[in-house]
Amino acid sequence: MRPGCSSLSGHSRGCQEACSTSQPQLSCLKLLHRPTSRHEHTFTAAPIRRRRKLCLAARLEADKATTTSQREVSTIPRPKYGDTAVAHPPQHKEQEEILIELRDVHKSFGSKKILQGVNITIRRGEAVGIIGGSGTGKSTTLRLMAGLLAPDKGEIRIKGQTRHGLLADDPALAEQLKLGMVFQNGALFDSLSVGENVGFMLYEHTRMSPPRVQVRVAEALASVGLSGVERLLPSELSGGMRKRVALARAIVKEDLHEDDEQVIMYDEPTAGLDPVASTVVEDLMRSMHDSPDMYSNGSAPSARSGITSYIVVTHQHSTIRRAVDRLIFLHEGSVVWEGTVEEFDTCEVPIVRQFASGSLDGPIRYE
Ligand SMILES: Nc1ncnc2c1ncn2[C@@H]1O[C@H](COP(=O)(O)OP(=O)(O)OP(=O)(O)O)[C@@H](O)[C@H]1O
Repeated sequence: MRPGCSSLSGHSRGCQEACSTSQPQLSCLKLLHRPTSRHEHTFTAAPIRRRRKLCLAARLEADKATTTSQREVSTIPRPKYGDTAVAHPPQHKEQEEILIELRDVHKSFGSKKILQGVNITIRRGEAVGIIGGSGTGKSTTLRLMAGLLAPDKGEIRIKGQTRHGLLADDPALAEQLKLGMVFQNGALFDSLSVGENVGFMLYEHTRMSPPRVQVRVAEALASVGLSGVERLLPSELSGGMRKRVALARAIVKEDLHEDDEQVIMYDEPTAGLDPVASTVVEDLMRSMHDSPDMYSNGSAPSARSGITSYIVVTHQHSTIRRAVDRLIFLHEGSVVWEGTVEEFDTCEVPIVRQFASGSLDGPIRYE
């Protein structure tokens, strides 16, 4: 965990950007969704909660010293699939259907221009895939959407309102649309148990009682088919199970209100998994989104996922087929193609054909 990124000290603007660009962590993104006042409340919670926080903080410090694994963050979204109108929204959809919009977004790292005028629209109910060659800025685009990075130029609009800077710079706007992210590698806090990993944000940044958090954690784990593993350490799980724990961490939350909406962003959620484990994760992504009641044990309505839309960066064809409806193709800093998965299979655009076939001949070049 980076200095200054501790939940006890809160997140500075610089911290968020640094965390998001190097070692994304569980605490970062979710914290962005909490108004400052709530953080302050957290720190005045009952002594038993403080003891638990201190215990977690100490263990995380030890974790920082002993692990180099990436941290993962959780958060976000809810709409319906299998509905053609939702899956392929017509051009004339009302403006209020737009949840996230990137307008002429530019982003450079030093002298390296990564994004040079990206325009993307994410609508309510969509499952969108971002594809493209390695290093074209897909993850960067995801982090810009999530508010973990700020654009150099251009505009990011959330439900029609411009977000200035990072997500944490605009807590009121952050409350309008919850954003969650699952980073690559399913990075978990190695020194914490599975239950503590999944419940981390609720323990650290809400006033929920520990027993209530445990209920939420159990529900989230049940929703990804991992009931009863709370006491295990991440090191005792397989890679696929760790990915599913990361998903559970992304979706665990406080009680939702009826009109709460969330958007979850997945960065390479099936990378490194065998085909069957990939299918499990892809179907989970889909079902958590499709189902108004997230938890498989059919618990109370307050436990529904609230996932409105999701965006997934992937190279995996299985993920494209099973978990995505619309694709966005990034190349050399901008969107060069958009279409449905069906169109992806049939269109003759050379760059799309090259990506689909894996051919060495075409516009995508590697030095
Ligand atoms: N924080 C950063 N500082 C400097 N360069 C960065 C940073 N983040 C990303 N980059 C660079 O920006 C470019 C795009 O990175 P990004 O991770 O967005 O690409 P990608 O399309 O997701 O790649 P891949 O498919 O290989 O994961 C890369 O050249 C990367 O080195």
